[in-house]
Amino acid sequence: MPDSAPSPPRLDIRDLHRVFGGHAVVEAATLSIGAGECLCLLGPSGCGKSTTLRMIAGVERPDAGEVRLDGVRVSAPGLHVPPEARSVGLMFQDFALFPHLNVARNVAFGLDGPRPARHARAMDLLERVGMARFAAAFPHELSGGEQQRVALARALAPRPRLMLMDEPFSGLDNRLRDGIRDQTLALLREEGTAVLMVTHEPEEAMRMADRIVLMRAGRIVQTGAPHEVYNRPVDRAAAAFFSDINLLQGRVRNGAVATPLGSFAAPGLAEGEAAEVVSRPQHLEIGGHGAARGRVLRARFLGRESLVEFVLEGDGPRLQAMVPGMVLPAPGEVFALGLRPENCHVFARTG
Ligand SMILES: Nc1ncnc2c1ncn2[C@@H]1O[C@H](COP(=O)(O)OP(=O)(O)OP(=O)(O)O)[C@@H](O)[C@H]1O
Repeated sequence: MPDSAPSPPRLDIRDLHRVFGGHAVVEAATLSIGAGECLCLLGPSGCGKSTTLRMIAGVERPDAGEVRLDGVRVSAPGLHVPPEARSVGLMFQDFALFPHLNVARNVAFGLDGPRPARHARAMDLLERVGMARFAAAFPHELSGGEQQRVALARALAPRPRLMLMDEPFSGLDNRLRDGIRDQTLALLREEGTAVLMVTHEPEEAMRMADRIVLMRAGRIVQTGAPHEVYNRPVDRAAAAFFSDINLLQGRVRNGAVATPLGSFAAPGLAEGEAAEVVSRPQHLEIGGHGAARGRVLRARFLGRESLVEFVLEGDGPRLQAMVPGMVLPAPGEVFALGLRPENCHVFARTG
């Protein structure tokens, strides 16, 4: 192979299918991850994320499709490389350290080679997760966050090509979680490990992922960098998965949908088609030269921000605005409301 030939992706899955009890829980899943890249599989509970991960790990057999690691097939019709031969690290919420082994031995457990080398690798990783001083401790003597850091060191010790993580931080409290997430990501990058992480929390995916793969009802509906998936949702449900949304409805006339907040271009929609204009609460503009007037129904102070609920005058739809925390209008106050076209997404009406 010439030197310039691009190396294959670390992980490449093509058209993976899995059926349980006659019901397809994963359909045509296709994605790839490069070395050092972190990809988050994001979607609501039951959409097939864990099943996808388990097929990649090799603990679940696909009904159809292929899994390749560094270009080598590990799963295909008639081929099943067992999980332990895939060089894949696993981290789950219930990561279960071995209770009868101390921290250093837990981390060294899966390593081959002479004992001093195994111990050195274990200590190096414990150092890097800030847990070296606990090397002789037993798991029950550690807090949840400390155990999670040991679990990370253990998963990374054999230098897996790919790390598969299923909601690995959901057992930790919020403040601890942010720090451990960042530390985990930094360490995975240092090691050049590709990461596939399953989560149902958009904020976690945005924080961790280089790319997000959004799944719904067994299918991948959108893949892209966090800002792309957030700012250019493929449909209303994809938009609504990341935040509350405001919805304005109308029909397409001359290529646009007229709403109380202005007219919005509807490319790709047919003349006369029922359409909906989707936007996020932080993009509803209050005051100024807004096109419509809204009466405050209620306002809730949330700390950094406040959420203000309006009803458009003339018995129009209800709309939400997310505004800086200090702004807290009183119920009954009336404001001009505006919405910029660049902050809106126009789709054919659903449901
Ligand atoms: N071994 C199994 N036998 C039968 N059905 C299963 C099995 N494993 C998963 N399922 C079903 O497949 C669907 C997808 O499950 P999966 O665990 O992949 O979803 P998920 O997106 O990871 O959800 P969660 O976030 O709740 O873990 C669910 O309806 C689940 O009940």
